[in-house]
Formats: sequence, structure tokens, C-alpha cells
Amino acid sequence: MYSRYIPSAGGQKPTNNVQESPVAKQSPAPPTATNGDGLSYSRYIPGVTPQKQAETPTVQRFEDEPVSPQPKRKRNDGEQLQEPQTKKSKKSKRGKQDVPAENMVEQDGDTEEADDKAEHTSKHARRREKDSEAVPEEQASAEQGKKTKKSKPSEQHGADVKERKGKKEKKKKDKKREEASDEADNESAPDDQNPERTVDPEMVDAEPATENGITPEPEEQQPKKPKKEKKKKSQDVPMNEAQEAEEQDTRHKAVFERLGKSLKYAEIIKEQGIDEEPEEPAELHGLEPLPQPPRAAPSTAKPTYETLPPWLSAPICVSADTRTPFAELGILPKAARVLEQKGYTEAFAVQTAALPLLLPTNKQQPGDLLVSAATGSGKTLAYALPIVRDLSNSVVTRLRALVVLPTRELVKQAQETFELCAKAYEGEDRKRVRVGIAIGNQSLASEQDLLVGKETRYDPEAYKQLEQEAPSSSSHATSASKEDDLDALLGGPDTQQRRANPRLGPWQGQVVDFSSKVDVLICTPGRLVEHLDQTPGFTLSHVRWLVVDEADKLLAQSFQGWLDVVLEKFKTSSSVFGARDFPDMPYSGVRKILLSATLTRDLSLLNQLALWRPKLIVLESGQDAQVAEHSLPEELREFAVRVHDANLKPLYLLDLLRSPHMATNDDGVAKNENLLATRAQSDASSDTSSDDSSSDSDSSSDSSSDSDTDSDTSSSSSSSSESATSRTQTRKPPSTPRSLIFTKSNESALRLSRLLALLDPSLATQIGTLTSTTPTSVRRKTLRAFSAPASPLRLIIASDLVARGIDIPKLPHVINYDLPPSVAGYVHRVGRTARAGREGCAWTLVGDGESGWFWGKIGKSAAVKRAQKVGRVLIEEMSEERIEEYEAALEKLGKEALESRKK
Ligand SMILES: Nc1ncnc2c1ncn2[C@@H]1O[C@H](COP(=O)(O)OP(=O)(O)OP(=O)(O)O)[C@@H](O)[C@H]1O
Repeated sequence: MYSRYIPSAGGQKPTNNVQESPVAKQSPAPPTATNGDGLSYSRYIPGVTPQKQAETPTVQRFEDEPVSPQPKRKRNDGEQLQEPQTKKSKKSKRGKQDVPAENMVEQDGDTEEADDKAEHTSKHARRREKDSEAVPEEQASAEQGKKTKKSKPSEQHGADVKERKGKKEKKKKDKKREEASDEADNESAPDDQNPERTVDPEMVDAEPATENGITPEPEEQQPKKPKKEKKKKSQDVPMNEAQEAEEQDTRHKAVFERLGKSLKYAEIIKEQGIDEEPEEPAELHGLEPLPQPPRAAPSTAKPTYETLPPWLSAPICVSADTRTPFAELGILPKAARVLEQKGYTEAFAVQTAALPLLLPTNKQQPGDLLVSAATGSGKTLAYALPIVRDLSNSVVTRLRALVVLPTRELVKQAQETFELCAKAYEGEDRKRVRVGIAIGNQSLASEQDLLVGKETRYDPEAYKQLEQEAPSSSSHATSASKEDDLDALLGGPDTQQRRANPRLGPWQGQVVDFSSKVDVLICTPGRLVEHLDQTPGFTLSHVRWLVVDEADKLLAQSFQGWLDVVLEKFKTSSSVFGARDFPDMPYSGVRKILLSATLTRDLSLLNQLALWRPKLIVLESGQDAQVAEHSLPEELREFAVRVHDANLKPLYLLDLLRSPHMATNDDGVAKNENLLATRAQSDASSDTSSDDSSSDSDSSSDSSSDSDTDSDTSSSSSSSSESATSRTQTRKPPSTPRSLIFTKSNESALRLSRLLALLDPSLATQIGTLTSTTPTSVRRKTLRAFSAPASPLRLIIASDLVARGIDIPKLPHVINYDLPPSVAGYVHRVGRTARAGREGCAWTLVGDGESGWFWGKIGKSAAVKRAQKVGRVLIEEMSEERIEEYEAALEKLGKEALESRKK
């Protein structure tokens, strides 16, 4: 609520006297003037008769304005000065009396207090006007003087204060002031130091008094009183003020005394430990409490936020260094002996975990199995051994195990392991398990002959029955070859019928019986689909094992929709009763085994397989029990070779191959002290000091870029120290270290092979190339030659064709000439070395523009679990002479390429 000044109707004509007054000349305000808030006040102007009551302005009140809890001070534009200045100005105003009344008054029309002020000020004004007529001039001046600085209320003012006493809020304020006044030596502080005081309503009234030119009484003579007191007290009782002050003092003293006593009493009670009197029991009055159910015990079960199924979130973890004698795992002594002859004295960790679950000795309910274990950890034997053990119990040869792998080389490799196991389980009432492969390296017909046997017999009754039957669902030749079409044309309608059911023989009454020639078929997915489609008598009706090795790759890619086709066959070919029974187990069905070093945890992919009671085995490396997305072999050492100038990358590779870092014997064991030193530094990379950074800057023209991409100072320092101690030497080691070099494509592999031969003609006979364009027979030959220690073949430059699964015995080095396409790609590539618990080194050439990706995704990624940190190797800057040689080699290569295109 605020007050607003509304001038009386018709305005007010200033009298002549007023116009003559010096004050009036400066101010247009009438004798009964209003301040900026519309508050009226009376002003003493000698010789001017105050206006009558009827002419005083009315005050209109508004309820809809927000009420400020405290009076706010609004300055006029001219009142920008700070408070001390305000005081000065006030004094000057008093002295000079030349400032308009509006400027003298605090502008505040918004607050409640201001409303009150406005109200009673207007009353005051009216009353003062009356009083000014009656009270002699001296008395009036004395009264006004009291109001100014000491804010002594007038009689009317005292009455107003009493009225306001009823208001709660004002009471509180008054009380506060009262308390404050006791301590603050009765208004010793000047008003202008207290912003609240500057807006004191009394001040509003007081200002006009100073304007009247009447000098207020000196402050010293007036007793300093709290404002509230001043308001309460009436003008005419100066004696009562002193009495009241005394009374209040005594009252305050009494209150403080009582407080002190009670505090002392409380302390005594505390010290003596006196209990307070117990409360008397309340009378119940027949309102007895209703029987309540017992309180439920708080649940101790922890909420689970797991979204993965338990088998995936809580896998079977096995430490990578676990070794167990085969005999302890239920492997027959004769089989264990055969394995030992091959060098398999103990079961590796993954075999220790998987064999008991897959062998028929398993007491647990059988189900599907997933294995996620590092490269070279022996996964192949982990599934081959129990499958062969199971199939060796059979009497009749039927296709009972289907093993699917992504490449021909891997199929061949798995075949060797299965053959070993078949040998191990042969004899002693066990049949020799027959292992077949289907990889498309020969014609379909010849493969069909190897897989499916055919016998013809004369049986007219069976023939008739077959004629009436629908085409066989188990095997059918839907996409017949051109030769078959010719047969059909020559052979007439019978031939078409025969094609519909391949069991119908070429002659009337002749029936064909098909039989599987293999117990285990290891195949690539594409060739499997072809056989299912085109090979008569090829059936999956008896299959009870399905192995998907390198499962992440096989599930991520369609490979002619092989999985859907196979799973469909598993559903429809179960017509033969007991075909999928496990002889030593109360179980019937197809057991699925999925394996990979980078096994997918993608449930949408895994769900395609309709897994039944699956279990997941995860190989842990190191002491850290945390399961990472990918883990590398514990014996693998990784190095990043910085390539400053990507255009000279082949020269960097040559220098690396000739450097002492790579000098190892053919078993992958370090031959050279420098390499051991490098390894030691790599191990200690975390605590190497960075005080040799100067050497880094010596060798590197833009060493800052290295630190930009790699914030880990410890690793940087390791690189620096390496650069200082193990700088690449161009001294030639005794022989080229046996290395598998990966490029990003077939083309780059071929180009690099030729370029290296041109740069160093001595390497020409030592280099082999493996790409998807290489014929299978050449691939196999190359790999075999590379595995032989005495072979001249020292380097294989390959595409990612051989990145997965290929087992090259005792390969000491893998070099990533080009960065791998993914983290999984890196894991598989470098996994060609450090296999089966042996040492091995992986070297990655990292260009300055690639280091961010390499260190972020691979080198320092938490997703890749490694035993040791990735070390760094710096190659010396290339001399001008070498660069010229390189350019000459490039030119020659270009000419060769042109010539080959012309041909
Ligand atoms: N128990 C064992 N004792 C000694 N050597 C073994 C044993 N089991 C397997 N190996 C050897 O370990 C090497 C790696 O085996 P395997 O190829 O099965 O590994 P992997 O886990 O399948 O690797 P990748 O994931 O790369 O395919 C092979 O040379 C194999 O002969």
C-alpha cells in the first residue's frame, strides 16, 4: 500500500507572500507543500497564514502495490552522492535553506512504513498547521529542532505512534530499536551512517522545520534517546523521559538477572545429574491403542540394475597362467600320451576350464558354451578334444559335428588339431573319428565325393515307396548343374523325378543309399551353404555339435545367410529319432560352442544362435580380475614406432628391420642386449623421469606434436629415454628378423613387397606375399615355408587375410606397417606372435596424424588389457642420400607398374 498525493481540486493558488519568499522563489511548492511522495507537511513561513484544512491535499491509498518489508530509500537524481555527503548536504541545506523541499525528503512511497509515515505525516502537517497558529514561534522552533536531528516526536506524533502500536510489525521494529538503543549509547551514531535512519519518517517531517530558517537546538543539549522512545514520549513531558529510561534500565537489569540465575541453575542440574521430574502417565480414558501388525524387517536384498543375463555378466573366469595335467581333466591316459608327444604336456587355462564342461564326465547339466580367450591360448584343442572324445564312442560314421571358420587357412589348421585328437582317441573300442573339410579349394563334385558316400541297390518296393513320397527334405539338389540338365533332357521324365528325390536310382527299382563319410566337417560358411543346397545325401540330421570359431566375425557378417540355413536344418532334420542323443549323457540336441579372442557381447548377435543354458568362459590376464573387452597375451611386448614423414614409411620399415631392437632368435627370444634394454625401459615407462627430453628434441624435428597427442608424460618420458639409449642403428643384424608384416590392402602388400626388394635387393628372396588374390596352394606353401626355421623366407607381407587365427609356430615379430582397421583387428594381428605362452613382439608404425587414434583406441585404451605398457621407438631422420635412393626405387616401381598394365 502506498500513498499518493492528489492535489486538491482546482489546485492551489500561491499567495503573494509565498511568491515573495526567497524559498518560494526557488520552489514552486505552496506553503502546504508535498514532498516527492505526496506527503504533506507544514512549513513555517513568516508572515504567511497557513492554509485551511479543506485545502490540504488528500491522500489516496492503493492496496495492489507490493509491500516492501523494509523501507527503501530512493534517491532523487540529484542525490547521487554518498551518505556522508548526504549529511553534508543536509547541513548545508539547513544552513542555506535554498534547496527545494522535494529534494530534502527521502523518496519512498512504496513501503508500508512509508504509508504510515505518509498517513501520520499528513496528519502532522494538518495539526502542525493548526499548532503553528497557536504555538509561539520559539516553541515551534524548539519542537521542530527536536524533530530534525534528534527526531523528537511532537505531541501529535506521539499520539500517532500510540495508534501504530497496535500494528504488530511496527511493534517488533520498535522493540528492536529499543534493544539497539540500550546498547548504542542513545543515538551516538549519526543518522546518515545508518541507511534506515536516513528514511526515518521523522526526518521527513523534520526537514521542513529546518527550512523554516529556525536553527534547531544544539544536539548536545538534547538527551539522546532511542527513536521509539522519542515517538512514545510526548513533547511536554521531558521529565518523564528520564524516569522512563530509569524504569527500563531497572526492568532490563531484572530480566538479565533472572536469565543469569536460570542459566546457573541449569548448569547446577547438569553437573549434579539431577533428573527432571518424570511426567505423570497419561490417563487412557478407554482409548486403548489398536493392535498393529509387526513391523516388517528392512529388506537386506540389494537391488540389481543388471541388464545382462547372469551368464554374460558373471562369466566363468580362469587365470591365464593356469595349467592342469590332461589326466586330471578326464582325458584318457592313451590320449594324454599322444598329446604329450605333440608337446602338449598340460592343458592350458582355457582348456582347463572348457574340457570339464564339454566332456561327458561333466556332472552339471550340459548346455552351450562361449569362450573369450586371448589369441594363441589354445582354444582349438579346447573344443576339438571333447568333440572327438564324444564321437569316438559312436559306431556308425555320421556327420555329427559341424565346425565353421571364416577362412580356408583356419579350416586347415583346425583340421590338423582334430586329426591329432582323432589319433589320440583311436583304438580301445573306439572308432577313428573321420574329419572332413569343405573350403572350396576343389570342385564341388570332388568335395561331395569326399563327404558323402553313395550305394545303389535294387529294391523295387522301396523305389515305389520313394516315388510316392515327397521329395526328400534332408537332401535335395535344387540348383542342378548344366550336366544334370543335359541328363534330364536325355533321360526323360524319370530323370526329373530322380532329381526331386536323389534316392531314386538311375534305373527303375534302383534305390540309392547315402552315407556320411565324415564324423566332423570343418568348413567355411559359404561352402557349407553350397553343400546344403547341392550335395545329395548331405544332411545335418545327426549333428549334435556346432562350433563357431572366430564367432564375432561369423556372426557379424552374413556369409550367404549360413546361420539361418543351418539353424533351419537343425529344426527340420530332427525327424530321425535319437539322432542327436549324446551316448554318455542324458541329453539330446545340438550343443553350440562359440569362440573368439574378441568375442562379441552383443546379445542381439548372440541371440541369433538360440543358445540353451549358455556358459561363458573368460580368460583373465594378470592379477587384475576385471574383465576387459579384449585381452592380449601376457608375453606380448608392444612398441610404437614413430613415423615423422609418412612419405618415407618404407624407409622407416627397413630401418626397423635392421635395428638391434628386432634382433631375436627364431624362437622369438631376444638375442640382443639392446632389445632387452628396450623392454626394461618399456616396463619401467611409468616411473621414468623426463629429464632427458632434450635428447628427444634433438632427434625429432617436431617433438611437440608427440606430446600434443599423448598427454601421459610418463610414457613420453619413456620414449625420450629410449631415444637416448636405444637410437636406431643402421648396422645390419646377422639376418632379417622373421616377421609378419600387415598392410591395409592387397595392393599395398604387393607394392610394399616390390619396393623393399628394390630398396634392398638382398631382401628379394626373403619376402613372401599373402593376399586374398594369392592362390590357396601358394598361400599354404608360403605359410609352411615361413614356419620352417631353415627357410630363406624371413618376411611375409600380408593383408588382413591372415590376421585371424593363423598359427605360425614361434613367430617372433608382427609389424603393423599400416594401422589395423579396428581394435579387434589389432588384437588378432598382434596375436600371431606370443602364442602358446611364448614371447613375441608387435611393432606398429604410427604416423604423427595417426597417433591420436592409436594411443586413444589401442595404446592406452582400457578396453585392451595388456601385461605391459606399449613402448616407443624412435627412428633416426633419413639422410638425403637415402631419400634419393628411395625416390629412384619409386620411379622404377612406377615404370614396372606401367609395363605390367601394357601387357
Ligand atoms: N596344451 C597345450 N600345450 C602346448 N601347446 C598348445 C596347447 N594347446 C594348444 N597349444 C598350441 O598353442 C597354439 C595356439 O593354439 P590355437 O591356435 O588353438 O590358439 P587360439 O586360441 O585358437 O588362437 P587364435 O585366437 O589366434 O585363433 C598352437 O600352436 C597350439 O598347437
